[in-house]
Amino acid sequence: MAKRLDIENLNLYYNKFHAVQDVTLQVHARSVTSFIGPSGCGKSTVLRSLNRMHEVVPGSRVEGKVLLDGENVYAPGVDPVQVRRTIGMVFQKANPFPTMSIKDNVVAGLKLAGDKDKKKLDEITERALRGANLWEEVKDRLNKPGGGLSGGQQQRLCIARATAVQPDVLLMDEPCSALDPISTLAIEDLIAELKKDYTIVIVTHNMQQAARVSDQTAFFNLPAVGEPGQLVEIGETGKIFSNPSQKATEDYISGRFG
Ligand SMILES: Nc1ncnc2c1ncn2[C@@H]1O[C@H](COP(=O)(O)OP(=O)(O)OP(=O)(O)O)[C@@H](O)[C@H]1O
Repeated sequence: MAKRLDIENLNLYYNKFHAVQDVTLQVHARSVTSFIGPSGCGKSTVLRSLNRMHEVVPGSRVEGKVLLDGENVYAPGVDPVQVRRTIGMVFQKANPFPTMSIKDNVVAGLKLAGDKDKKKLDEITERALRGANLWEEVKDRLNKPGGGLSGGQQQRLCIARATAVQPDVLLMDEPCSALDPISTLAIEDLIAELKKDYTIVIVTHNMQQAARVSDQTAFFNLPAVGEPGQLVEIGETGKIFSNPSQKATEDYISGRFG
């Protein structure tokens, strides 16, 4: 269940390109942390490094530590597949398996891990879909393809798929950017409910969204073109938006750049 993350001196590279420099921050258990900042400052790169997705890019490199309740996910011998199961991810564009049924989408991760118990899979399907506020809308068509749902429903299906394996942390990379305002609000409401059980980190371009959903906000910036992105400051969301410590944060949230 929900665990804390301690990110220590994280440096991230794509081949020789130093994308993110020396990030140290804490993500509290059962809370929502937003990453905000201008395009290219490394928000998604940091997010993907938290569950070892950064290293799937050929030539990429990670220095530093990501501690999940004190255990470094980059320690020798740690299985990245297990890390990704423990730290789940929801992407910008809903990506259900389009021809697979709604139910099979939800339990895809469990089936992949060899789970075959139909009763258990049915129970998990219902629990995950209820948890994603989707059950009532799909309970009569669980065997229909996931690709037949609306964009907002597909994103909630992806959240159900991510939670079905009971991760400790949920990473969300701009989960609402492809959605209409009503679907966006549905996801935001869902995030507020999910944080009772999960530790959530969300990348968002929408500052109102960061202000609405998150407990703490981290502002990243690029000191200059070609230089690595840096964490400028992290703090309680109300403070970051009303009284940030750094001028760059104030300039960004007041719309002076970015
Ligand atoms: N697969 C990749 N290969 C090489 N460079 C990459 C790759 N992905 C990202 N980058 C570079 O790393 C830097 C950080 O990118 P990243 O996508 O993390 O930024 P971001 O803050 O999430 O941006 P945005 O808000 O536009 O999504 C950018 O300079 C980007 O061009």
